[in-house]
Amino acid sequence: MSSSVVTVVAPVNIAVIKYWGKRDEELILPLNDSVSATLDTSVMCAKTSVFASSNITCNEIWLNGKKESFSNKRLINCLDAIKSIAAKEKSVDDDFLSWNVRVCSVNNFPTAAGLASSAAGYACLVTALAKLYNLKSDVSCVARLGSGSACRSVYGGFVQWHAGTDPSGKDSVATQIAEASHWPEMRALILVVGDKAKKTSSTRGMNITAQTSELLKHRIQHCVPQRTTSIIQSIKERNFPKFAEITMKDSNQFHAVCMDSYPPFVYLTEVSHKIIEIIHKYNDLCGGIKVAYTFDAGPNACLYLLEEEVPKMISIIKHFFPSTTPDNLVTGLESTSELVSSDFLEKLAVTAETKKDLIKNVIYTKVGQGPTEVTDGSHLLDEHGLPLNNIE
Ligand SMILES: Nc1ncnc2c1ncn2[C@@H]1O[C@H](COP(=O)(O)OP(=O)(O)OP(=O)(O)O)[C@@H](O)[C@H]1O
Ligand SMILES: C[C@@](O)(CCOP(=O)(O)OP(=O)(O)O)CC(=O)O
Repeated sequence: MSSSVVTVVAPVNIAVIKYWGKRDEELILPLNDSVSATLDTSVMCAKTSVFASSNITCNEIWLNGKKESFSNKRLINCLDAIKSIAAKEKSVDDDFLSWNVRVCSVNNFPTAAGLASSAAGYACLVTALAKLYNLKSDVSCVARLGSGSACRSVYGGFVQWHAGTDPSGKDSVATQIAEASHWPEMRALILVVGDKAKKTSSTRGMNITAQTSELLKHRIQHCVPQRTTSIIQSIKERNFPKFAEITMKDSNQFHAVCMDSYPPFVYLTEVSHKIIEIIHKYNDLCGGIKVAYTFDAGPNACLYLLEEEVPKMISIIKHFFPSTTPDNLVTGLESTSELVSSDFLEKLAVTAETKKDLIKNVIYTKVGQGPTEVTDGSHLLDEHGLPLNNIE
């Protein structure tokens, strides 16, 4: 006896108020609220197929074309939590609950490189399993068990993850602030500076920070609560300068708490710092905030900006970070004309890099929907639950 294959695509999300530090490592409960925008799955996504059968002898997973061990505790916690909700809701019969599962997932962007692959990956897995087991409940708290930031990828648009206070984690859930269509001009440019796995994982980094940083205590008590309220208001009012200023300040403070940790660790590189310098000078020359940067646990920048600024920003990036293949630098955008005058570029007073390809790729995207089920039959597992397409 077998189920049919269920396939889901899920988005990444990039936080504007950062989650950094846990109050419970096992249940993945954060020390502070966080806020993010969910990005369009037509550009960056995880895709996951799941299948259950009485004929499978143990749970199996293939990730990005390779078989991986299912002994990963976070993976097991997610599957167990889904099964326990299914048992409570009586959404499937006991036989079905006793079957093992096969999972096959791919990300269409680098994994474990600070591009929120775990957020998209676990939101995708949990949504696919919730459909397989016919669940009705909110699953953001299950996605959270895979990776904290994954709970925000369960919703589209602008999302808040409430830290909650209950030790069980029942109030540590994500809710939508506004749908993607609420602010249709909002865009994101992801500047890929490095696509290699990072030295200090988010999980380890936030553990060191939570144990040692004095600045983190100040951040949690005196900065994040006010910033969260203000940024939610800026989203509701579509007030870009306010949204952008809070976003940049919060990114800077997150990287400051990494430096305030003992031992300290850094995610930003010289290229990241140069991007920061360019954005500040650009905003100054424009006479108002037009672009915001934010950096997660890696050197890659996510720029939030309104659609009208995109061609100018891309010209600027191409000017200061020369590429050996400038026509192929940007993914997701047809073409851009050089809209920035040489006079303007000179006034920015930034030295252009001579070394090429310091920015490897620019991903152009926008705010998008939450996870969706794939209905065109493009599954990653066949009808027996075996991986399709040359998977080892
Ligand atoms: N599609 C997926 N399905 C299931 N698990 C995934 C998937 N993609 C990534 N993961 C899990 O997430 C891990 C990577 O998480 P990690 O937090 O190190 O990187 P990241 O999410 O890319 O970066 P960051 O969270 O700092 O933005 C992988 O090793 C894997 O265990
Ligand atoms: C810097 C961040 O991207 C940290 C993300 O951390 P993770 O969600 O990857 O950490 P774990 O809960 O330990 O899996 C900020 C954010 O997304 O809010």
